[in-house]
Order: sequence, then structure tokens, then C-alpha cells
Amino acid sequence: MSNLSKPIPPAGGPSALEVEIRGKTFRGADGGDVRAIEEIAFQVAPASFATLIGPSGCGKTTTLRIILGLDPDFDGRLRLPDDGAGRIAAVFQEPRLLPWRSVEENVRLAMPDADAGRDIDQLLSILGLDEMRSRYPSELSLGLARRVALARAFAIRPSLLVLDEPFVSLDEQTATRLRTLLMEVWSARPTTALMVTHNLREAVQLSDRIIFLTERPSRIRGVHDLTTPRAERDSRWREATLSTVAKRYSGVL
Ligand SMILES: Nc1ncnc2c1ncn2[C@@H]1O[C@H](COP(=O)(O)OP(=O)(O)OP(=O)(O)O)[C@@H](O)[C@H]1O
Repeated sequence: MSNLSKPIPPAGGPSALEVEIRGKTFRGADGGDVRAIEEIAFQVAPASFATLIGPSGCGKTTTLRIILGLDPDFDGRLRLPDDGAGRIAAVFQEPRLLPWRSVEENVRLAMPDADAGRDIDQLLSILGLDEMRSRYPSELSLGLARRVALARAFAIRPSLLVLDEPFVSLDEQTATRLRTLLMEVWSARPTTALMVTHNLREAVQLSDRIIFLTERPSRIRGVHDLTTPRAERDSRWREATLSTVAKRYSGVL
């Protein structure tokens, strides 16, 4: 398989995330080929929030792994957003905290500057973690541990934030709270973000752009842009938009 996966050098200034995957094939357990991705190409504008949504097994996590540089064996090319720092933060389903470090230490260790006192105060406060600073990961519920994972991701001051189903396995009340907190911290520190989800309602609530994928081997089924300013997205807007999008992309809900 030819490999054109070298990132295109940034042209300067804030740039979009540009993803062009022209094919990704795995070797299956039986030695045969598993074609995961046929052709996926999309962009995420600087400091906007995009969501990747599609049927189970269609290649969403594979796409994120390629973007994160964890899987260089694909055909295509990437252009990562560049703001001079070139840092990527990832939030996975498992919070992946250091168990022997407190909440505060887990976040502080991710910070690019040692002198990050105000930064850490702001992050912990937005995410409602002030009281949790000295707790250890084993003392946290999954919802709280995911908050710490979000705080750590934003602490990196990333040029690109990648999230793989960060609200899965939470009760609805906790997931709703966490989505609100994510939007609060993202609004305070906007960064180019790409999230994978199975939840169309969540995608409508959070995104500027929703990218729909087909069944495996995946292609782009459609791209839906949500241009209404966030401040105007009330529950009526959410329900109407959800219904329009669900009609257009039937089978996603
Ligand atoms: N390391 C691997 N070896 C072989 N096949 C793989 C490997 N990783 C993924 N696959 C296959 O590639 C396809 C895409 O997998 P991927 O995990 O990206 O899907 P997904 O859309 O994230 O799925 P889900 O929504 O269920 O999380 C699946 O058929 C999967 O079985």
C-alpha cells in the first residue's frame, strides 16, 4: 500500500484541520483484508467544533487514530491546525489519569509552562473541580474523572482537541452536565475540535459541523453545518434541528 501520510506543512496563521483518507485496510485475524475506510475527506475550520457520526464499526475511531498519528499506515494526507504550538490533546472513553497523582497534579503535569497557577485555577473552577484538587483518581466517579480528563486536555492549550465518545456510559443527567461543562470550557478557550459520537442529539447540541459517515468501508454520507450562533440555540432550535437532520440522515438516531 502506498503511504502518502506525511502531514502537509502549514502555510502559516491559524489553519483548518484537513483530513483526506483515501483508503485504510486492516489485516483481519484470518489473514484477509478488512477495508475500514474507502474515502473520507473533510475539513474543520479553526476554533470550530465538529462531530463525526456513523454506524458502529464504520471507521470513526480509526479516523481519530490516524489524525492523532497513532496509525501512519493509510493512504491519504492530513493537515493539522497550526497556531505555532502544534499540540494535540485527546480525550478517550477511559479517562486515562495517572492513578498515583492527585487531580491537580494530573492537570498540572499537562501544562506547557511550569508557571501555570492562574490557568489551573480557571480550568478547575470552570469544570467544577475546585473541591476535588487533592483527590486521587480512584476516589472519583466516572463523570468526575472525565471532567479531570477534559481539564487536562485543555491544560495542554491544544491546537487540536480530539474526543472519542467522551460521554458514553454516563447516566443522562451526568452526561448532560458534562456536555454543558465542555461547552463552557471550550468557549473560554476555543480550539479546533473533532469529536466522535453515536448520539445525534449530542452532535446537534455541540457542533458547528456534523460529518456523517456511511457503513464500512466508510465514505462521507453528508456534511451538515450548523450556523446558528450558540447563544441562540435554545431547546426549540435543538428539537427542530434534530428533526430536520434526522430526516435527512435517516437511520442515524
Ligand atoms: N487493529 C485492527 N485490526 C483489524 N481490524 C480492525 C482493527 N481496528 C479496527 N478494525 C476494524 O475496522 C473497522 C472500523 O473500526 P473502528 O473502531 O474505527 O470503528 P468505529 O466506527 O469507531 O466503531 P464503533 O462505533 O463501534 O466504536 C471495524 O470493522 C473494525 O473491526
